[in-house]
Amino acid sequence: MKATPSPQQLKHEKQLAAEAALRWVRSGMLLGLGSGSTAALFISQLGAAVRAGQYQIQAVATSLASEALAREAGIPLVEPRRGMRLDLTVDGADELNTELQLVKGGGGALLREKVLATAADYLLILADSTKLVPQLGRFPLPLEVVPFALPWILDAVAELEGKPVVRMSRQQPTEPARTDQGNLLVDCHFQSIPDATSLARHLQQIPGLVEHGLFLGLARAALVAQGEQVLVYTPGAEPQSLPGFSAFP
Ligand SMILES: O=C(CO)[C@H](O)[C@H](O)COP(=O)(O)O
Repeated sequence: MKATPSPQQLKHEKQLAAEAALRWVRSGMLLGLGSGSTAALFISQLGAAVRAGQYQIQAVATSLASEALAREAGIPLVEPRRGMRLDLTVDGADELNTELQLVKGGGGALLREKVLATAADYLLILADSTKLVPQLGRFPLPLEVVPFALPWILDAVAELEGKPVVRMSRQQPTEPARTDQGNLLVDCHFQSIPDATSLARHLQQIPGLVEHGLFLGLARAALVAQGEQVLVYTPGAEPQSLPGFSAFP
């Protein structure tokens, strides 16, 4: 059995993936900035490169937390506007498979993450070695839900056989967690998701469910760090080592 990487090894892998992602960035790009610890490492490296004059870029962030990080890092931010297309969104994931189907939302930012994943011509995912799984579902699937609809959504998820748990706030453990939009989060324990497309279709039909954390057909590439190596996964292809990869945006 493969040994579980230590927290230091995981941080190192995230750092390697974040560093590698800079190869996808070009001056003049409008970028989407993801959320979570891996995306935060990317934001700080991108900020350093921007401050060093290496790139002139603009960005939109997927969460208030990432917006604050980007501002601190010196990355120019713009507001969403009509007709806006992003050249590249760089984000983390809670789980991914080799088809680049993703589970996201462990940090609660899934709604804006999906908006910026969909608005981008190229979604690049950064992952440490623990995130790549043979089948999705070990990580509980997050949902963002309108508070009024919560009881019916819990019933509907239970019918789909995903044990629903309302996420609680880390700061105030007796209060439910709130998203940047003021909505609630429900984590659904499916254990395994053999057919993500069918599950997504069912979830989309539940009224009051604002967004689910299945990201299907959106990622163009994933950088998965394993030890000292970074492998580039693209849907339906064998992984390639980074030095040989040429299909940048
Ligand atoms: O979806 C997300 C936040 O909503 C993150 O991308 C996901 O939780 C991964 O986080 P980390 O990079 O900290 O492991």
